[in-house]
Amino acid sequence: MNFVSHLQHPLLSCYTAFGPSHGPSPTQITHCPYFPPVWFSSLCHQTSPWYTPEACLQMKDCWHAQVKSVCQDRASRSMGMMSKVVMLGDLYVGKTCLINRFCKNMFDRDYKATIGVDFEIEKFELSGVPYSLQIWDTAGQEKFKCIASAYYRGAQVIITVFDLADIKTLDHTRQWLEEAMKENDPGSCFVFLVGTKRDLLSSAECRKMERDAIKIANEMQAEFWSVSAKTGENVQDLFFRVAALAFEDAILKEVEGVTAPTVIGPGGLISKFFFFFFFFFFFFFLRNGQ
Ligand SMILES: Nc1nc2c(ncn2[C@@H]2O[C@H](COP(=O)(O)OP(=O)(O)OP(=O)(O)O)[C@@H](O)[C@H]2O)c(=O)[nH]1
Ligand SMILES: [Mg+2]
Repeated sequence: MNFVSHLQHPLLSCYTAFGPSHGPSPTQITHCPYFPPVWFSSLCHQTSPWYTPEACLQMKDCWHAQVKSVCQDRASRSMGMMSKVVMLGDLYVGKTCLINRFCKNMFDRDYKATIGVDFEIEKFELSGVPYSLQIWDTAGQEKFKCIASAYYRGAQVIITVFDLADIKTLDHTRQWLEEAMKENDPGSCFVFLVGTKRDLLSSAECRKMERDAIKIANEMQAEFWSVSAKTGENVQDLFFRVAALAFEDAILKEVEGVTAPTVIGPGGLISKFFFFFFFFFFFFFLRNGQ
C-alpha cells in the first residue's frame, strides 16, 4: 500500500512542483509532466498555484498567518493531519487513472471499472507536519452508486471529474456534486471540477471545452483544472493544490475549534485490509438482499 511504501521512501512524497506564486495560465503549462524537486516545507509560506484565475477557489499565495505557528507546534510534536478527498464522476472519465498517475506514477490504457470504492493514501510533509490525503476513488457505474455514496460523508475535498472529450460527462458533474453534497454540509468542503484526457484534444478544442467547463465551475463554486493522466500533465500540480488548500483549511478549523486535531498513527488510518474486509461483507449482503 502507498502509505507503507512512502514511509520507506519518504523523499518520494516530499517534493513538489511549486514554481510561480501566481497561477499559470493554460497556455503557460507545458507538457513536461514532472518538475524538479522542491522541498514541500516551502509550502509553509506559499500555497500552491491555481490553474486558471477564472475558476479558482483562492487567489492568495501565502498561508494564513496563524498557520505558520501551528505548523511549528505540530512539527515539534510530530502531530500529523489527514484530509479526505472524494473523486466522483461518470464511468470511464478517468478517475482511477488520475489517482494512479499521482500515487503510483503509472497509466493503464485498459479500462478496469472500479467496483464500488477504493482508496489510496498519499503521505506528504508540509513544513515538518506529517500530512496525508486519503483519496477515495468511487465507481461511476450506476449499479455501484449506492455503495459509493456511503463514502461521500466527511469529505474535505470533492473532486468532480469529467472527460474533456465528452461534453455529456461535463453536464453530469452538477448531478454528481448534488449527490455528494447530500452527505456533506454546505460550505464544509472544497470543490474541484477536473477535466481529464486533455491529450486527446487539439489546443483549439481544449480551449473551447475549458471555456464551457469554467462556466460550470463558477456555478458550482468549484476550482477548475484540466489534466491528462496519460501524459501526467498538471496531475501533480492539481493534487498539490488540493493538499495545500485542505491542509490550511484543516489547521484553521482546528484553531477555531471547529474540529478536533487529527492525529495520524497506526490507529488513525484505515487499513486497506480492514477496508476490503468490510467492503466485501457489505457488498455480499447487498447482493444477497436483492
Ligand atoms: N487518452 C487518455 N485516456 C485516458 C486518460 N485517463 C484515462 N484514460 C482511459 O480512459 C479509460 C477509463 O479510465 P478509468 O480511470 O478506469 O475511468 P474511471 O472514471 O475510473 O471509470 P469507473 O471506475 O468505471 O468509474 C481507460 O481506458 C483509460 O486508459 C487520459 O488522460 N488520456
Ligand atoms: Mg475507476
